Amino acid sequence: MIEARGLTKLFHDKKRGEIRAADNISFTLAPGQIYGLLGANGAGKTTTLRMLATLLKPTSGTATVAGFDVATSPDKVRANVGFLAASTALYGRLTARELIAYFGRLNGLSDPEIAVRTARLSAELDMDEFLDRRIEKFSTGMKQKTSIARTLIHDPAVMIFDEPTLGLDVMAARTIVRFIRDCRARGKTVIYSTHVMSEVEKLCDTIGIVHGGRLLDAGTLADLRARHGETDMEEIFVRVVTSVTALSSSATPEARA
Ligand SMILES: Nc1ncnc2c1ncn2[C@@H]1O[C@H](COP(=O)(O)OP(=O)(O)OP(=O)(O)O)[C@@H](O)[C@H]1O
Repeated sequence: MIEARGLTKLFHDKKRGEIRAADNISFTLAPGQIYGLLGANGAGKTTTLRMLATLLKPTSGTATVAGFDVATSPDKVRANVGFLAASTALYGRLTARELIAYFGRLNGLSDPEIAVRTARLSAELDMDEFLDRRIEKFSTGMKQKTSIARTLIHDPAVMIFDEPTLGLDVMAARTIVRFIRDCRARGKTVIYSTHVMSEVEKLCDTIGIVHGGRLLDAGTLADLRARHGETDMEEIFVRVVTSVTALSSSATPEARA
């Protein structure tokens, strides 16, 4: 359902020079599975997700999402994907229901379809209480739920979420985690980024540890625990990341070049 092969993205920055934001990322994700990209700030998570969602063109490498190539069939990919960006602008003057309906129409849904889907998403995301209120007065959690609902109004097979619980309180984060779990139960393919260790432990079928644009290690929680002889995800993460950092800083300049 998602297959990434050698996905690479280089940026050219005046001050920093060439930046390898994503470096040869490969993985396969089946339907009904949740993949968590775990990484610190600047690790390359957003860049990878944006390439999968067709918002960025890979410098090299390929990916297919829902059976379509991101480079040659971006429209088909977009029709089958819901992408939740880390910060989504919402129109404050609309109510949540109006905003969701607006995106439903953009996706070619009829008004009855929009009504059915909105009712379902609202129930699943605990939005009933504020569905008909204006977004401008919403809390961060209410805004995030609205963003998720508008992202998924067309019921896509693949969901790509960039830090969906960032900045949310425990209750709102729990609702979203439960929602993502329900999506998996309905056979959706979910890939999402986070730096919250406990969340990947609870939620993900596969965890990918990203650092410096590279996918350093990936596997089930059980795989990672066995491989690193450690049960705590935070410890595993730190070990994986520091072993690479130590390697690169101990290498001679020639070896690094
Ligand atoms: N448009 C761009 N131009 C130049 N550099 C960029 C651009 N977008 C991202 N980068 C750089 O690429 C690297 C990876 O960034 P990315 O946003 O993918 O990381 P991230 O893991 O999502 O981090 P965060 O958790 O902070 O969102 C960083 O060094 C970032 O500064």
